[in-house]
Amino acid sequence: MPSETALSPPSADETNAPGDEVILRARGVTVGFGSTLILKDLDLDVKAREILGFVGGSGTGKSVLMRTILGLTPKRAGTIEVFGVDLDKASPDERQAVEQRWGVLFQQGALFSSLTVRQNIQVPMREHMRMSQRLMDELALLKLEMVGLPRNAAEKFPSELSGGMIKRASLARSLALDPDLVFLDEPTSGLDPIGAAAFDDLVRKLRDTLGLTVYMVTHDLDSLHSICDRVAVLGEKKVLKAGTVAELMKFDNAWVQSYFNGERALRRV
Ligand SMILES: Nc1ncnc2c1ncn2[C@@H]1O[C@H](COP(=O)(O)OP(=O)(O)OP(=O)(O)O)[C@@H](O)[C@H]1O
Repeated sequence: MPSETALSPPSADETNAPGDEVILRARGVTVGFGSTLILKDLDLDVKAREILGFVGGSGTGKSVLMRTILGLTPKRAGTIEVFGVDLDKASPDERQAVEQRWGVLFQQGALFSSLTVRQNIQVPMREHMRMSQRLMDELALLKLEMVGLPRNAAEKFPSELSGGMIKRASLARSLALDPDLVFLDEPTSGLDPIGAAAFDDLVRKLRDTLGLTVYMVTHDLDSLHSICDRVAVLGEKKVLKAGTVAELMKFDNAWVQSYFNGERALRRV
């Protein structure tokens, strides 16, 4: 199990507590493929420094929404504002400035298999910054330390890492440009419960220490209960409800009820 020396002990810094400022605002977002609509008139707010869990049945469009926000999937209608910038109206420079302030951990990690961990972490640095190799090497080691990976992981290839280490290396890459907002697509899937809990702990520490805002697509009930400030539920092509887990547990919707109060949820207790 990798150590997490750099960020401990966790400090719940008041200044990094979730605020009310909305840093991602989606309104009326509609996305479809051919004749099939996946998202219709979807609204969502993500608040500064919160850990927002994003849940929904399989195939409801969680990844599609994340890809749409990132500009990788086109939408048919609606607006998406990030850091106050309407991404459809942004100039290329404005868009680039927004992209430098977010980091992404895709499902399965999506590291380049032909690059070492160090080189993977440096991909966003090369894309967006002009830095000397020496500085990039120092920064890559710093990011590794932040996610609790040993220095010797830097020269390893993804195929030489465990599942948990791949997630951490991917997280390190998503932190390469010191983002304010990170998107995590099912970060704990495939990890055993102890590895998943350690990863959750790390995400919370990063939020507390760096003041990150975290948008996390997840199926992991433990993550929702242990680290998410709010949870948004996707269903019927839109966000059905966003609120605390306690609020959702009282929300009168069949899927939400079976998810939060069903047999699997009760097994947690
Ligand atoms: N490029 C695409 N072309 C056509 N259909 C697509 C495309 N991308 C996604 N879809 C469809 O959109 C729907 C939503 O997919 P998405 O991957 O967002 O689901 P999800 O909620 O993330 O599911 P899971 O929890 O299983 O990962 C699915 O029916 C999928 O087949």
